[in-house]
Amino acid sequence: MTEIRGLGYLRIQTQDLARWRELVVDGLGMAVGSGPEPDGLYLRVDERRARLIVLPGESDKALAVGWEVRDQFAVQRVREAVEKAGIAVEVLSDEESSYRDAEQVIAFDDPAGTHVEVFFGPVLDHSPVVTPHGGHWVTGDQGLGHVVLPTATFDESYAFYTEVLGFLPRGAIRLEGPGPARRVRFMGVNRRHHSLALCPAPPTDEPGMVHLMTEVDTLDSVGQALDRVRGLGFSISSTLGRHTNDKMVSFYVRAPGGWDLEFGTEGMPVDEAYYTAEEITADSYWGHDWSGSEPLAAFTS
Ligand SMILES: Cc1ccc(O)c(O)c1CC[C@@H]1C(=O)CC[C@]2(C)C(=O)CC[C@@H]12
Ligand SMILES: [Fe+2]
Repeated sequence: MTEIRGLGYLRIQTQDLARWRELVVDGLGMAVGSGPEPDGLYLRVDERRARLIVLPGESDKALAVGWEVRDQFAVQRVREAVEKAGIAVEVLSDEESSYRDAEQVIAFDDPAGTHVEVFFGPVLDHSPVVTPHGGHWVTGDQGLGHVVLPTATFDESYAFYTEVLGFLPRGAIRLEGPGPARRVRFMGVNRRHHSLALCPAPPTDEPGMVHLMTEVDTLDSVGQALDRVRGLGFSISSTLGRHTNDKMVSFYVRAPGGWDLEFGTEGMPVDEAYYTAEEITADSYWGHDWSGSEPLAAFTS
């Protein structure tokens, strides 16, 4: 069984912080939180001080995917497993951990070069979460949501997440195209159907992202956010639809930097006691029209 309890946080860098703010605050309706970088944008959706951290910089990139574990002993076990797999682990100082609003953080790169952080002891903010449009996020024991990461070294990445970090396979979908079958593979660590998916992609200089999904508690919140992001002039990568595996009703909106934010509701919790990994043959029961999507940066650079 895995030590990882859920997706804790995502920290990214952007050249266009103002537009990011419009997307996630004015559009999706996340609350503005606080954090150590005075120019940073810290987004709150629950009792954590920040779940999505957007920092200004000279390029657009994913700085770190933060995975949460139970306690300091679990951090230590993850460290040993990753080092045993031949990957160097950095144990962050107290100061560096505080910067990440956690008691202890370790950091390493996955086989595709994505910067991974594993932490315990997130710092809480007990003040009410006042979201600008009244949205309520589904987090708690399901974590922040899910990330889909591109990887040019698919088999190595999948083996790392499942066999070293202990993510549970939660099914797959075949991608169209000639040659040997290529699949997007989904993985879970809690009742959320997937906290992580890996997508085959060409190699890039910097680690990329395919999407971050966050979930709210009503369909009206999703529909209202869709209206707002369209009104703000953001490009809709995929129309509203319902996925066949996690049953989520969602849309995808293009963020500055060339990847998507998926925004959904009605995700179906998995009962691990009875679950078996399945291969879906359609991504959705209805909707999710990707035909208007601009190419992902991860597939073009
Ligand atoms: C198929 C599916 C189920 C649940 C999800 O949360 C979810 O994001 C997906 C889509 C996965 C995948 C993707 O993210 C990148 C674009 C992809 C490859 C497609 O064009 C179809 C499937 C998509
Ligand atoms: Fe997704």
